[in-house]
Amino acid sequence: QYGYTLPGWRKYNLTYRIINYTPDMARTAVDEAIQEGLEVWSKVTPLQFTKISKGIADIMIAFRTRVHGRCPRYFDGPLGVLGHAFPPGPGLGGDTHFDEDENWTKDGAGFNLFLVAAHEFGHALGLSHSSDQTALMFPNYVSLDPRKYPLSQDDINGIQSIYG
Ligand SMILES: O=C1CC=C(NS(=O)(=O)c2ccc(-c3ccccc3)cc2)CC1=O
Ligand SMILES: [Ca+2]
Ligand SMILES: [Zn+2]
Repeated sequence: QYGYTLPGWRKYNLTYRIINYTPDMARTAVDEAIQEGLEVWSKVTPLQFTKISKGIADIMIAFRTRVHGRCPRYFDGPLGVLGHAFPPGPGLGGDTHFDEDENWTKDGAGFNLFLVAAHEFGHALGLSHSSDQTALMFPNYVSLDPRKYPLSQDDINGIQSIYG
């Protein structure tokens, strides 16, 4: 290594922790949506995700509103921005926040947590936005059928260029 920084994580086994839960959904439904959102990416890379329930995880997940904690990005109330995630790195790197002012669901109503989570985790793994409108990393929320395979070839090319 010549000290250059890879755009992604330097390890394949990442930990995640769900700090708090949205009241919009059952806890088990939140756990499932998050786990599936991560599986979308681990299915096409050597990445493994391990859920921990205390301490500091690589990917700290929380539902927050407006100005929150020491996070440099803020939420904007209902609609607008739905979530944000920080690119790989120490501390805030990889952390993913969802805007609690949205109506989070596991089906087609409100905003589908699994879909938004899969998109945000793309950022947490080092991906930026895609111009391919069928891509999960497309900048605008499209309520894809969450059970269809949400990754487009563009997403797969992107993630495999980092962790392939
Ligand atoms: O870095 C940013 C800045 C703004 C964002 N806008 S968003 O939170 O409203 C958002 C937009 C699209 C998606 C999405 C796109 C494709 C499929 C599923 C979700 C998720 C969140 C999302 C984001 O990750
Ligand atoms: Ca919002
Ligand atoms: Zn935040």
